[in-house]
Amino acid sequence: KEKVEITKEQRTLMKVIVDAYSTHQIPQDVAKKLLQEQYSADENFLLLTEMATSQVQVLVEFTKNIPGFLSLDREDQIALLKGSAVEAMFLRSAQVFSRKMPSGQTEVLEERIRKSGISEEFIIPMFNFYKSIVSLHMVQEEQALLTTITILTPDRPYVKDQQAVERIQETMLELLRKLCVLQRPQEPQYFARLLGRLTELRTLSHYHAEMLTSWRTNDHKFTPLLCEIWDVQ
Ligand SMILES: COc1ccc(-c2nc3ccccc3n2[C@H](C(=O)NC2CCCCC2)C2CCCCC2)c(OC)c1
Repeated sequence: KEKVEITKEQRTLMKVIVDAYSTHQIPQDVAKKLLQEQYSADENFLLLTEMATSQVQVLVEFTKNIPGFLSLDREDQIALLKGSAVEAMFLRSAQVFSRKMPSGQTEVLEERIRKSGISEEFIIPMFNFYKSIVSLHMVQEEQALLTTITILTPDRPYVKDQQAVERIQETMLELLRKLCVLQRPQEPQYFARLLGRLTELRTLSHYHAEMLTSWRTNDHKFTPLLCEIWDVQ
């Protein structure tokens, strides 16, 4: 039986990442807003672009706290952020969706999202992903590390020094692996299941631009930051 233990430096690394992840949350909780009232497809599109814009800003702040990230080549830092922003946004949405809510509220939220203005064909893959995240019942350490591992994906477009990114990602993967073994001794495959979600996440993110352009609204307006980060307009 493998004797797994977290080293002192791994504990420090984890604290830095979890603190940064919980500090850099979305200011205005979108779930609360959506549960308050029903919005039109136009209002929902505006809400999405506002939430996504602030989430990108939050993502940049969070990434600056990942030990080693700021010592990467500057252009590679940008390439990693640009390459992971959509996946990080869907991961965050899934985590918002999987939050414990008073009974019945999750169904209301699900209904509001289904009727939000997003075109039918994307509802199934999106909720399949959300439900697969819900079923993992991740703790916040796992959520923070999974987002960190997503950001530190070496094979994003335009990354020059992939080895440097791989080295930091491997540190995070090893920490997450140990956490999973300690957290779920009865589920030896849990770590592999977590990483499997990142594959689903990448597939969902391929639909992203189409999900936006097919939104039932007359005016698909994006902020300058979103035009930078998303492949739209
Ligand atoms: C590109 O297409 C879509 C479709 C749906 C979503 C989505 N899934 C959600 C699950 C739980 C709660 C909110 C959710 N959202 C939108 C939103 O505001 N997402 C935020 C983005 C930044 C990080 C926090 C969540 C809602 C959907 C309902 C209409 C208003 C926007 C989405 O979030 C990427 C993207």
